[in-house]
Amino acid sequence: MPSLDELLECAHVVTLPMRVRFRGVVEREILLLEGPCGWAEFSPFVEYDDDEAARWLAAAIEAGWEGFPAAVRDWIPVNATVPAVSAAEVPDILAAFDSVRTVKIKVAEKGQSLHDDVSRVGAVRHLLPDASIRVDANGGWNVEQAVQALTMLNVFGLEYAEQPVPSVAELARVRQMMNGAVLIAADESVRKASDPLAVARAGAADLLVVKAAPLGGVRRALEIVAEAGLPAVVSSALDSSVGIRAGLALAAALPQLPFACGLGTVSLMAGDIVNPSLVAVAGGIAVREVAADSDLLARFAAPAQRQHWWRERLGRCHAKL
Ligand SMILES: O=C(O)CCC(=O)C1=CC=C[C@@H](O)[C@@H]1C(=O)O
Ligand SMILES: [Mg+2]
Repeated sequence: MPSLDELLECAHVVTLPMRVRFRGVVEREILLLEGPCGWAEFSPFVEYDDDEAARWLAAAIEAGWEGFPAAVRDWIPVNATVPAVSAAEVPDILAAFDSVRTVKIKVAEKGQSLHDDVSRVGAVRHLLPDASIRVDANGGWNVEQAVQALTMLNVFGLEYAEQPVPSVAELARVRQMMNGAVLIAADESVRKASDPLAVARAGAADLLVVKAAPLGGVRRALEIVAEAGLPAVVSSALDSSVGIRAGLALAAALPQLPFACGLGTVSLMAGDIVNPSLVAVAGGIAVREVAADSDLLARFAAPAQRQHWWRERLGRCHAKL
C-alpha cells in the first residue's frame, strides 16, 4: 500500500465540464494518481461519505500500484447513454456516439413524469429501430409505479430495467410481478449495499450492474460477480478515460460478457485528460493502456480550494484503508 505522502506527491485534481447534465452533475471533479503500474482515478461523487469513498481509493490503488488481472477479451461492446433529457434533445445526445447498437436511457428523474419517460424512450426507438434499449430508474419508482412504467415502456421493447425500485425486497417484488416480461438489473443494490450479494440470494435480479471504483476495484468486482452467479454488465462511474480503463479491465476479465457495457460516458463530457479519449468506435472500445496528458491536466486543473478539498479527502480515505 502506498503511503499518503506517496499518493499526495503524484496527485492531480481536475474539473471536467459535462456536455450535458447527468445525475445532477455539470462538472466532474476527479483526482488522478500516477502510480508505478499506471494512471489511476479517485473520483467518488462529492456527496459520498468517507466510508463509501474509501472503496474508490482502494480501486485507484489497485489500478496504479497493482495493475489489472488478466484479460480474456480485448474489445468491449458499449452502450450509448441518454440522460433524462427531453425527447427533442435525444438526436443530439445520440449523435455523440458512433454506430450505436445498445442504448441506456435514464428514466424516473425527479420532477419529471412517466409521460416524459415514454417520450424519451419513444424518441430513441424512433431513431434506432433495431437497437437494444435498456432503462435505468436509479430506484426512482415504487413497486406499483415500476410495474406500470415498465409495462408501458416495454411497448418499445426493453432489454432490461436497471434498479427500478430502491430496495432488494422491492426489486424481488417487481421481478416477480413482471414475470419475465422485462429483465431486472440491480445497480445501487450492489454497489451501495453493505452486502452486495443480498440481491442474488433473494432472487431479486436477473443480472448485476458492476462498477470497478464503487466496489473497491476490479478484483473485488470479479469476486462479487462470481459469488453472485449472475450475468454482469460493467458500467462507468462517470469517469475520465483513466477510470474507464479500469472498467474495461473488469469487462475484459469477466469469464462471460453477455451484454454491452455502460462505458461510453466520456462521450457525455466536454473534456478529458487522455488524448485520444477512450470512447466507443463502431459500438465498442478496444482495450488499451492510457496515460494522462500533461497539457490536459493543466488545462482542466481544479481551482486551489478544490485541490485542497480533494487532498484532504484523499487523506481521510487513506486512513480508512
Ligand atoms: O451505464 C451507463 O450507461 C452509464 C453510467 C451510469 O449510468 C451511471 C454512472 C454514474 C453514476 C450512476 O448514477 C449511473 C448509474 O446509475 O448507472
Ligand atoms: Mg444505474
